[in-house]
Amino acid sequence: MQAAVLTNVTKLYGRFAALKNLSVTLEAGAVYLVLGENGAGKSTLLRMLAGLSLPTRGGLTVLDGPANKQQRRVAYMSHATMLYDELTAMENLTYYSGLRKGSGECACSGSPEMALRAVGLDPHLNKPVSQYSQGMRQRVSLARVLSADPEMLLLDEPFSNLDVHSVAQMLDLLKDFRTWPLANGHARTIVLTTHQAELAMPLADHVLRIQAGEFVSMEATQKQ
Ligand SMILES: Nc1ncnc2c1ncn2[C@@H]1O[C@H](COP(=O)(O)OP(=O)(O)OP(=O)(O)O)[C@@H](O)[C@H]1O
Repeated sequence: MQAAVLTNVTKLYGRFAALKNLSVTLEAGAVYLVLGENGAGKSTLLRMLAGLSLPTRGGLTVLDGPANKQQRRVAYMSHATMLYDELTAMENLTYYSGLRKGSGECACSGSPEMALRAVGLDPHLNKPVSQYSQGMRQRVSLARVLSADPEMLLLDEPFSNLDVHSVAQMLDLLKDFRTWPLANGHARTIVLTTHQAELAMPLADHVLRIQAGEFVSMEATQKQ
């Protein structure tokens, strides 16, 4: 099964092409590291896979369907942590999990409490996230996407603001995440971007390089 298929995808912002005729296939169950310089189009690609932005031209399927219809199977962690400052970590996660349940489409096996413990945070910490350090907010944000129990996890710069020890913990957690069984029996896919490629390399199965919106290469990492 394919996690995503892009066929000649172009994304225009006005007359500016953030992605140009990009054709790539992402296999289900693999970890893809997307590399490219600032402005290469990495976030644009992730936002499309998340169904938050549509291609201007070209074909895109995610988990064998239209990207904007797969949002309950896909979780996206952007640069911005997307947390409500005045709520605690647990309240934030409970709120988001309520939104998913409200849609009647929740397939989550992870609870907010389990997700917070998994990222090394105390679910009972009675402090609004505005008082958390940037690194802690990043963990809450990761817990938020993990508790959605996604088949495809999209992480945009997940290591920014984390110290080396926290990065190692996050990598271990993502390695575990790959093995968590899904109710539909499918394998989980991770797509992540980072400017710290050396940190993510041990987790990655494939490296996709893009430059100025164009495909450069797709290579399997050494461990394959
Ligand atoms: N909403 C938008 N409107 C106009 N231009 C945009 C918009 N979003 C992105 N761009 C432009 O598209 C290009 C690709 O942006 P994108 O954020 O995808 O790059 P990136 O590879 O993620 O960069 P970075 O590593 O700096 O985050 C950039 O030149 C950016 O300025």
